[in-house]
Amino acid sequence: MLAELTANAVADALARRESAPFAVVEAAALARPAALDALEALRPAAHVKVIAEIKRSSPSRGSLATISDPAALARQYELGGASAISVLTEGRKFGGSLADLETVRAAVSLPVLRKDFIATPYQVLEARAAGADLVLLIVAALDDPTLRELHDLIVELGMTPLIETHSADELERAAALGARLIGVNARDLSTFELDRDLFGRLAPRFPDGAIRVAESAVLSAADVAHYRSSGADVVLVGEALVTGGDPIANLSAFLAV
Ligand SMILES: O=P(O)(O)OC[C@@H](O)[C@@H](O)c1c[nH]c2ccccc12
Repeated sequence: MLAELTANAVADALARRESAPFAVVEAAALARPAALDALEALRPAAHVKVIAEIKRSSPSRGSLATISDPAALARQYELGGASAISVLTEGRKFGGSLADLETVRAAVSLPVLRKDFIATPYQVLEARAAGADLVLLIVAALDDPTLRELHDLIVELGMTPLIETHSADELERAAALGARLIGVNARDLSTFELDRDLFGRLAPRFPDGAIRVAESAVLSAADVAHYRSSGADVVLVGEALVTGGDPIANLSAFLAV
């Protein structure tokens, strides 16, 4: 499934390239004001930090929420105390778009993450052109030379890579990049199975100084507490915030952990 999601995302980017050629998107990327400092925003603190996600649907959970006004939701996340906002830009299975990212960028002053299946430099340029400050790279979807190339391009453009892992081996590959911001996704993107304890098992293996992000499967404040006590500096929350009623109240409960 991960290979298919990635192949589709690359095909969709190739189609966009017909009307927005590489050089045009590159120029737009370079014309953007400097990216926000996400490492500063997500720096480990006495309290857990939250990356709040704008997510309409997913292949594993189906349709979650309509979200007709992503800017309004992003503003609520900001008011509720999120430290960064993740915007799913994958269209086929997650119902997102680069337009969502651009809208959210204009609505808040928090760092914004492009959450997608990135496998080409063009997609990284698109992210910056739309105003992204962070870009997700999924280790399981990329070979080492591609991972290195995309990581370095993200850094060169002044953005922060969030390197997603799902095993000790992938964590080592992330460490070898010199990654400063590393996530562990509780969900296996090939089988969609959840392992809520994976983060806790991998946390001791993070490289020194890296910010530790626990991704997925936070449904309650108790789940946040579980990740926090296993060593998470940051939790990335989607479903619970888009389906759980008042996002501001939910965020406050998560941040009170
Ligand atoms: O909705 P959840 O279980 O809170 O998960 C959010 C986020 O971790 C999840 O959307 C995610 C993590 N890594 C990804 C990679 C691609 C797409 C989606 C994801």
